[in-house]
Amino acid sequence: YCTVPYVDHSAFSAIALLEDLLQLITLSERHRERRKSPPWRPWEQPLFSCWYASHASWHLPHGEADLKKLSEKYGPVFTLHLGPQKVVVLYGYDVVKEALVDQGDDFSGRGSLPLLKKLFQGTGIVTSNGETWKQLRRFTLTTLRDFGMGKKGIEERIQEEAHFLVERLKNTRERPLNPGNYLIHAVSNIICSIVFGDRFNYEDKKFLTLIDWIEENSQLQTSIHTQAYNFFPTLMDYIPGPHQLLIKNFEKIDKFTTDIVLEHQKTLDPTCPRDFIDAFLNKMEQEKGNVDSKFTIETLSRTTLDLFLAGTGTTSTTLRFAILILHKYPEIVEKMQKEIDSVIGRDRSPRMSDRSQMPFTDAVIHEIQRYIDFLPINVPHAVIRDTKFRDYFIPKDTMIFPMLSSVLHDNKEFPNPEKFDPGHFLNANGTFKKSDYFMPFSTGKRVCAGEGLARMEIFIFLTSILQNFTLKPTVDHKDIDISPIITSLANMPQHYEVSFVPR
Ligand code: HEM
Repeated sequence: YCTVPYVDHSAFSAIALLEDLLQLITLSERHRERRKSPPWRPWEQPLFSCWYASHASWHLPHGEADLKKLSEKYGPVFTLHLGPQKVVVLYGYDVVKEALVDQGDDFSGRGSLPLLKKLFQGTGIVTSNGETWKQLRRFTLTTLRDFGMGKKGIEERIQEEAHFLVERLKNTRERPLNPGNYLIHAVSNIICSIVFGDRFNYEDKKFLTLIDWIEENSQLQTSIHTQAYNFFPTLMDYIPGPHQLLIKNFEKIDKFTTDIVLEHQKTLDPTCPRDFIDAFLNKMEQEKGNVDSKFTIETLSRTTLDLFLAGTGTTSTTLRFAILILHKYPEIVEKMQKEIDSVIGRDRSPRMSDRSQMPFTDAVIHEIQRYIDFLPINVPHAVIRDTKFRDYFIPKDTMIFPMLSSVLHDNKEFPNPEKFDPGHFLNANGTFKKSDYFMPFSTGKRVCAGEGLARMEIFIFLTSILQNFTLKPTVDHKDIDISPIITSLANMPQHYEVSFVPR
């Protein structure tokens, strides 16, 4: 085993490896069978394809491992086996709300998929549990709010970045391009300003390399190797492949943020905190004598990394999807532009207070987030104690998938849910229709800590783009495929190119 790169010897366990091998044999058998059925596509063997589903331990026949079908058969609460681990799936608005809101405390734990565990190590805000999570979450929410209302408000920072983005798109001179990197650079700079104290220039080599790693990782997460990691972590640690590159890239991103933390430590002026990192360093100092304090350099580095990653990939992918969807529907873009022209005009930057007067644009943005269903299984949760839920007993630490997908695609709340239709969020008289089922940021105690920021970014970036450009496709509108590419955790947009034609 020593010859295989990236081997972590301490993680080696003969039993775990044997288990992995047995699982692999089962998986390959199942894949062989699936290949016989015609509509098989490589990315359609996500997480679920090799799961044994059980409700009172029943094993399901092959080909039925589709969660919607399983919920129809077994009801809204059922158990799956993810490798040796049991997962309770919550399917539908009622059970998701009951668990995350009504029994919010019981379900507030973070479940850990092997890949998430390997990468995030459970020490930052996203993957931690217990007292560490409570302290980090409280501090993060307060500090994000403080910096949002600081001397340069977040809204103003986003407007400024949107201006840079528009200038950059103008310079493309209508050349067809994949806007992915442009959007990541702009979005990432917002969270960089909050966490690191400054934005990066779009030509900055260090920044470009960093974004390349993030971008490469978002591609690598679609690979079957990466998905297999969640089933056979021990085995996959020994096998070369794209997942190893993903792990290596992640370590480089981690080093990048840790170096910035160390630099801040050297240059800190406690009387004048520049950003999130400085505020955290001050908090560490305040809590020095407190043995229960969870504010350490390690939790700081990891929380910084979490905010940077959570704040970059999610929002930029949503915007990339938005441009993909909008350039398929020119009539929708036209209607949005009419609203933009009448409420904002062409000469000033969009701001959040415009949104309430722009019901159609607001509905389109909601529909984009509903339709793309970015994190279909949510980020896994766990129960923090033995829990009674409806008629079921769920033992402490059981992993929970509160399926956001089942809420966002509920066919009573959103008739014809697989269709992109802004009418899902419009009343008959054209006013905006609110829905409790709009849950792309989840709900309850672990609801996305960056929801407000993300919504502000999506609105301002998107309206700024449409205020300045019309989107010209490179293929016929009807050939533009807006269906998501499914990966283990996130739905990703298809590759596309588009021209930004100045208005
Ligand atoms: C469109 C953009 C975004 C979407 C769809 C999204 C969605 C989510 C979801 C579904 C969760 C898991 C909630 C749960 O466990 O129940 C989450 C957690 C989180 N998000 Fe976001 N997010 C977005 C943008 C952001 C941004 C911009 C930030 C930056 C501050 C951010 C920071 C976080 C953090 C720190 C958590 C972990 C919260 C915790 O575990 O307590 N997110 N997000």
